[in-house]
Amino acid sequence: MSDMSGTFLADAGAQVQTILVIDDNPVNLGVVGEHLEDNNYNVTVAQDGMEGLRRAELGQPDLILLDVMMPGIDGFETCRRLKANPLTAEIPVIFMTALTDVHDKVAAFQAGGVDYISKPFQSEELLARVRTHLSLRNTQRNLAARNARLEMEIAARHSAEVSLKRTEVSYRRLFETAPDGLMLVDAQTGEVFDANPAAVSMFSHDPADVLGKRIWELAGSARTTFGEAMLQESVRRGIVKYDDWELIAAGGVTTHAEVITRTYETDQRQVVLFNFRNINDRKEAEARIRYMALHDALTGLPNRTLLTDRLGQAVAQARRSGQQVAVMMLDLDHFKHINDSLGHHVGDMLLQTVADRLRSCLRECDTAARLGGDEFVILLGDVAHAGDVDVVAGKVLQALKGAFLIEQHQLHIGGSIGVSTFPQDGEDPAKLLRSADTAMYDAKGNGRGIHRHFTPAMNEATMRWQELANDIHMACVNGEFTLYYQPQVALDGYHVTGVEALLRWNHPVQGLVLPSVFVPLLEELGLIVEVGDWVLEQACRQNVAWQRAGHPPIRMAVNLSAQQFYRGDIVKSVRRALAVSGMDPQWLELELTESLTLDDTEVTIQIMNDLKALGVTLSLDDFGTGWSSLSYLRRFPLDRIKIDRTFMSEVATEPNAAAVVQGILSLAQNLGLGCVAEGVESREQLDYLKRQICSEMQGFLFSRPLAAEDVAQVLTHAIGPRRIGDGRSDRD
Ligand SMILES: Nc1nc2c(ncn2[C@@H]2O[C@H](COP(=O)(O)O[C@H]3[C@@H](O)[C@H](n4cnc5c(=O)[nH]c(N)nc54)O[C@@H]3COP(=O)(O)O)[C@@H](O)[C@H]2O)c(=O)[nH]1
Repeated sequence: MSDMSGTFLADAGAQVQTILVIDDNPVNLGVVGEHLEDNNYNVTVAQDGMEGLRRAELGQPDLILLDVMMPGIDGFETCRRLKANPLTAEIPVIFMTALTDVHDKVAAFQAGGVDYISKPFQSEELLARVRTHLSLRNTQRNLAARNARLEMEIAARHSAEVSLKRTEVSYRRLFETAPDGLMLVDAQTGEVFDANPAAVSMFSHDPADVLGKRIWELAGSARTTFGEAMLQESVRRGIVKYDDWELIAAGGVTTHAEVITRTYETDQRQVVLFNFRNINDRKEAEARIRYMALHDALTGLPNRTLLTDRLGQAVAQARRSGQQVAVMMLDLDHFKHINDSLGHHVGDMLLQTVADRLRSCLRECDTAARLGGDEFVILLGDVAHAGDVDVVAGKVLQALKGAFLIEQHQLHIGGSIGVSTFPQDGEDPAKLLRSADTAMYDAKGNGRGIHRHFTPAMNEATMRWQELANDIHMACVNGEFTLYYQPQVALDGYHVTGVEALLRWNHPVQGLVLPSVFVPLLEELGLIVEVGDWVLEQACRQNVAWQRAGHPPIRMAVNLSAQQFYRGDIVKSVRRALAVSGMDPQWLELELTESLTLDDTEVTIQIMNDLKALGVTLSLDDFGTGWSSLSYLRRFPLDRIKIDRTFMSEVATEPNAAAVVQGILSLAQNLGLGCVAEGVESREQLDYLKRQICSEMQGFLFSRPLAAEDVAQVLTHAIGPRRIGDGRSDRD
């Protein structure tokens, strides 16, 4: 014992219990404390009630031995206060009393004591009572702890049940509202015993049509059949995925579904969960992508890929049936002009309308495809007679002849068609397309607006064309171009009023090549603007040279191609040619072909006005061959028209041609336009013209196109019909 108010340090074993002894008598404290410590109890002491209360609250002893008679608050009051304090209420209190009055003992119990020991102590009695109450206290504690545990367990179980119920509700809600169709099927019987609304809607409006049915009975309304064997397969493999089931609900609504089946065990049975995922959007996107991959976006026609595929199939079929397949390659004439002058928007609309017209010419089994630009292909699958192809080609060309009305523009195009036939012109799609392409170029080179069947000889022409294409690049570099000049003569007196500059190519091997061969090539290769600028400059320089040599000034007519007009900056080119040559603009005449001016637009008129503002004159070439000549004459700021030589060739023999020429001449006169008759070759034609009101003519009767140095001779003297072939002409 360290001091009277301290702690008796007893055996510090793990199970040692603590007893608080409250007594004002130090002797009692010492005796009781020593006795208890000897019996392995921890002992704390307090010498009055108040101190005892503090120690009890702080130390939480297992038992309190409390003297009754103490100064300050007595034992009864101390006990009452201990019981009133929740922190100390459960600590058993044994009174130590010398009192023998039974009332005091009753008072002790009433105050909350559990027992009493009479003084003087019998040590065995003290220990027996202490042990008994400690054991009771332990039992009480254990019971309390067990009760608390039980209560906690009950509470935990209750909350688990609640949360299980909540989870079930949540799962049900998830099941009901899942966007995927979910269906529970008995693995043994195939019976559908549960299905969410999404699953039901894939088969029917009414759940009764689904629940209780066998899964394969439902599958009867799906295009994909699901049988008993498949159910067993799903059970055997656990998880099975089906990529695309086509389900048809009542009312015919089709759902494409990706289906996953999962098999699992429940308490009562083996269940197959069917998960139907609606993949309609994905299927639509796939279909759209497939369509886009196989069709031309602008016209909706099959593209090259689809055409090649269909052509391959048609060839395979024809090989079996012994029939023919025809491929028509169609290229639009003048499309580039329209695209350049009116813009891509109008060009696109024109191509769409062409596609519509092609569709209207063909049977269901035929294919019209667009390869790109203005290139179309028509595939005739089963051709019984060779003549059928000509009929279709004629129909297509006829359909393209009618005017196209696109955004207030009346447009005229035509087409050139090349035809190849399986098996004679090619055994496979690639060869057939190549042959048709070759034939199409032949059609273009032979006047356009026609169709040509492929012949092996065309390959040679194509090869020549290829060679020329290679050579013409060198021609630009090596300066192999030259100009010839064909005089234009006044009918009155036969003096030369002007010359038309005509381009020639001095090919190093082939000699002089005519423009009808290479100008389309220059246009095709995009070189015409560059070469045209050279022609303009050269023609102007030559005109100035003749004048400087003392010849009277004459008109210099220069041909312009559509590409020069629309793609290049023709106004700038003309201004430059005039500037570098020093030529007076009044002597320069620009010849526009009627096909060039078919784009009757503000753009065309503006360019013409800008050219006129430079001081040059404008003439309309090949007049009478176009589509709307009269409207051109009214709207365009022209100075002259040139009557196409096709009319002149027939004027002496064909009354109709003579009437047309007469009409054109009086029209020109009424509009105040000059007139040149082209292609005058015979005296009959000349005599006819003399009877008309035509002022000038041009043709082989007077002169072929001449080299520049030979023109000088005819400039000083009037030339007449007798001079045919005089001088060094382009045909020499
Ligand atoms: N863009 C450019 N085009 C040009 C240029 N140079 C010529 N051309 C065009 O090429 C086409 C063919 O021209 P060409 O072979 O020179 O033929 C011209 C004459 O030789 C021919 N002609 C003249 N008189 C007669 C005749 O009595 N009979 C007959 N059969 N042919 C004759 O006509 C051509 C001139 O015609 P045109 O131009 O319509 O006045 C031709 O379309 C040229 O335009 C060039 O530099 N740029």
